[in-house]
Amino acid sequence: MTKEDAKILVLDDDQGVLYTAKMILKQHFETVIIEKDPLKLDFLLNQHNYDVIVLDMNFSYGLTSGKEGIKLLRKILAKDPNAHVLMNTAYGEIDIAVEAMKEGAVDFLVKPWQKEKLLATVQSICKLSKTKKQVQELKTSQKIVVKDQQREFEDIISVSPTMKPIFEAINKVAETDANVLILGENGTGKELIARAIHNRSLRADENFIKVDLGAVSETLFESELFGHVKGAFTDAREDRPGRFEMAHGGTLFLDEIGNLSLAMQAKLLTALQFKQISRVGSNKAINLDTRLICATNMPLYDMIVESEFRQDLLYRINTVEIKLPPLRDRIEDIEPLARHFLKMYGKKYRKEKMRLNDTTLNKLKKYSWPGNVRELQHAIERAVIMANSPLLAPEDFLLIERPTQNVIATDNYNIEEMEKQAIQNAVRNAEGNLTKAAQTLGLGRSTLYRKMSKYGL
Ligand SMILES: Nc1ncnc2c1ncn2[C@@H]1O[C@H](COP(=O)(O)OP(=O)(O)OP(=O)(O)O)[C@@H](O)[C@H]1O
Repeated sequence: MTKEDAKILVLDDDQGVLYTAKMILKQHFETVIIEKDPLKLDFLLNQHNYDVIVLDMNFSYGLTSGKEGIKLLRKILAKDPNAHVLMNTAYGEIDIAVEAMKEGAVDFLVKPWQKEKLLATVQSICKLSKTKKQVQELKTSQKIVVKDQQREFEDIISVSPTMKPIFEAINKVAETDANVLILGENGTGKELIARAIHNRSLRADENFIKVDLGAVSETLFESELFGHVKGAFTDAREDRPGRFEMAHGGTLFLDEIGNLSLAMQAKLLTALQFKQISRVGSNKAINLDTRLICATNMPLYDMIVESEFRQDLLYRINTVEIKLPPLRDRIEDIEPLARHFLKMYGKKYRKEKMRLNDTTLNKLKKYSWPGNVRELQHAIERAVIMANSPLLAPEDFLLIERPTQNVIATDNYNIEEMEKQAIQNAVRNAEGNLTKAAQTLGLGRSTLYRKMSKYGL
């Protein structure tokens, strides 16, 4: 008979009760721990996350008030409000048992119990405990998925012939389960392409889960990707699925894969090789069924030569490789993209009549867009907000080519000139994202606007 993967704790001062309970329960459950001494409770709670705790009402000899049981129950629930406690009461203690239920116990048994009754009650509480855990995990996944779906915009705009092979590749690869690596500078649309592949795939009805590996620290990497069980480390207050599990049946998008340290690369490679993971703190293997799409703006092939990226990991992730050209190499896309963003932000800011004339479009086409489509998007958003007339003029666009040097001249002591240069540098470094630039400068967004218009930027 296969045993249920569950941990049961029985706390009772009657050695006979403990032995009988153990004998019955151990035939059905993987782990059954019995304890006579209530002082060991803290230690036991720190050791495991129990599915069911069977707790006696009275411990000191002769005491039948049930107060000790209630005190211990409170202690358990203070530590884990989701704990499932089954009270073990003697005949005649029903009132106390009812009080325990009010305090948060899930059920009670009256001693002496029948073997079948004990087993059936523990089994049904165990089932309840597991269902609740699953619901909790689903809620966590759902929160992340919903956050992921709340995006402004999903269409891919392009008329450039350089993008044609990319659309062909998307269509060919979408229906397969092949791992895809998307290369390209920041803001070229790598995530958009990853979503397009997922949406056209057989997994479209399942989750698309994104992980920004550039933002995941070395210490959190495993728990973020593989999940953890309660108690695996200090902050692990409950069982949590990792992103791999959340993407089960769907697609996992690992952004900024070039930012992974060699140690993290090794852990990821092991998971991909064995198509299995286990949550931190558990050695139970979980099979993976996820389609993997990775992206980076880093030169992975150069990094292999420099021993900064593992070749074997590259071969696992790049079954199909898609290279997105920078916006400056597809000038034909600038106009349709600009019009698209104009429509989008015109609607958002209730300025639907906004237009672009040829002189303005020419300025946009001549600029090199180091921040690519994202920079164009922010430039249009800013222009829509700031423009005084519905016809956007070239002056409505703050486009500063990247200078050869990026430092404030040290021989310039004019405070206003220094401020102007600091603003220019911050806006450039933030690739036109004014919220980010304002944060870097330590200014509010509206103060930044005021200063920019003062300096004619
Ligand atoms: N061809 C396109 N059509 C419409 N919008 C686009 C296009 N390409 C990119 N965008 C928009 O530009 C922004 C940046 O795109 P995305 O986040 O996909 O780029 P990325 O290459 O993943 O950036 P990063 O490397 O910084 O993560 C997004 O708002 C996206 O919707």
